[in-house]
Amino acid sequence: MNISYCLIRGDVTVHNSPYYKSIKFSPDWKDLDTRQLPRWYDEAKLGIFLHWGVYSVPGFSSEWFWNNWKGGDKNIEKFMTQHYSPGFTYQDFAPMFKAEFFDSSKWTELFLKSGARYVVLTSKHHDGYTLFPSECSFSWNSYEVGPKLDIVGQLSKAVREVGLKFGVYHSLYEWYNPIYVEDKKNNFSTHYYADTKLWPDLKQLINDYKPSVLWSDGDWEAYDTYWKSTDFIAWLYNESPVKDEIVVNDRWGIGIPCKHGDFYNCVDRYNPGELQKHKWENAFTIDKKSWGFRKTMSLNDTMTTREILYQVASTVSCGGNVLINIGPTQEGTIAPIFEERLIDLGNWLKINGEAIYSTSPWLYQKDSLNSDVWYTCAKTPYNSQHPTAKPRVDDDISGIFAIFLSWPSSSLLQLKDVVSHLQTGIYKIELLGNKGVVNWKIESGVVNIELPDKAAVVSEYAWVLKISIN
Ligand SMILES: C[C@@H]1O[C@@H](Oc2ccc([N+](=O)[O-])cc2)[C@@H](O)[C@H](O)[C@@H]1O
Repeated sequence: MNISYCLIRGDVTVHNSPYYKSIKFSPDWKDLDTRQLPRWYDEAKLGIFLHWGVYSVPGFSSEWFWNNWKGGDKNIEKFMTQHYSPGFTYQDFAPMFKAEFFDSSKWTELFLKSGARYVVLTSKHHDGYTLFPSECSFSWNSYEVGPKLDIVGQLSKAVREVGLKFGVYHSLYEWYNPIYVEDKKNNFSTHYYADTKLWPDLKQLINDYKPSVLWSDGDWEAYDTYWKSTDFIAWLYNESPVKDEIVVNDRWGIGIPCKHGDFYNCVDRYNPGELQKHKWENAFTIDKKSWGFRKTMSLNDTMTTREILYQVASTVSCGGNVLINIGPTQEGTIAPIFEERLIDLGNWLKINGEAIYSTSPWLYQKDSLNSDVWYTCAKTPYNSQHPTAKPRVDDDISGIFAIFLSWPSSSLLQLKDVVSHLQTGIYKIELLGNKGVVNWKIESGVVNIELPDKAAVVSEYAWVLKISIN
């Protein structure tokens, strides 16, 4: 019997379809867009984003420190004249980036506790400094200057050892790379930088570290034709050692974001609040003012656990993944406030993860009566013989989840959108983490759900009702 509706969109299907093996993608968006999203990514739902590099040393302003400084930011100028000798350059911060307490297994222990399923590290930000021994970044990489470590190498290994997926952030442009600046001066009619720096770096990253995510950024000054994005992605999908596994985002040149890529980031903190046709990801940073570590960060600048859970619930409900950013310190430690937020999230997921991991958007996203309630549903087993392009709206599902972010007064929760899917005697409703079922009845088109006493409930910040067949 069809108990309800669970949307499974064509673009959120697995990769091992019988058609897949024979496909060679041609280097144009039309063809690249036909690729099916590797299943692991949709199922994972949550990732951790790490912004770490030379900018973590001043730990001031943001990861845009260098550019803001050169752009005449008065606060940075004052900071530099007060605390550093005249002539001190941004490059001079690099030897101070020692990462002396960096312990990849400590980090991965925390990532595991957070409940995230993938980790994305800045392999190179806009300053061009790489966290791996780039063959094209002489004396401007973490192996030669600063930590003297192949950080991408160490972290990728540690992350995989604990069973998580590893991905890299990579900035296409470099603010002050003379070869890039030259191409830019030529209105991008020359490709010196793209040919001699960008492509070799990207190939090295993919071949040596085999990342599962390539999170591209810094695309906005030039068209994809300058970056040769489609050639690169075709190589990734057709020939690279991660061709079945890799997912890429949408920052591949002017006009590309929100249009092409395995998943869309669109703008930072993108959270449209309604179901999207294409897989997307909501990337946000716990320190609301910076992606990189800021020494002046105060508690007020950080997202609360409840705010983070709001992002998780609303995003997953609308078909997105969540990528939560933290900036490690120059010493290689992770600030206890980030640690606490991530552990809170993980503890919440231990109880309520069933409503998040491997779920699908349901027929409704936000309840039309109670806007603090977001729905997800448990997926039907995926049929690899039938990768559908359109939503299937008649699948049997094993559960609908209603995630609510505020506890109702008098412990009576009212929902509207599940009414037509509930039949007395057939359905039960449980509050995840609490034994037994809760009582409910339908009155004038609304379900009234009697929650237990809040003091007796294990979860904090947000709660999940699971609706399933008795
Ligand atoms: C994750 C972030 O990505 C970029 O910032 C952006 C990029 C694109 C948009 N956008 O499209 O709105 C906004 C901020 C970077 O400049 C920033 O430092 C950080 O790494």
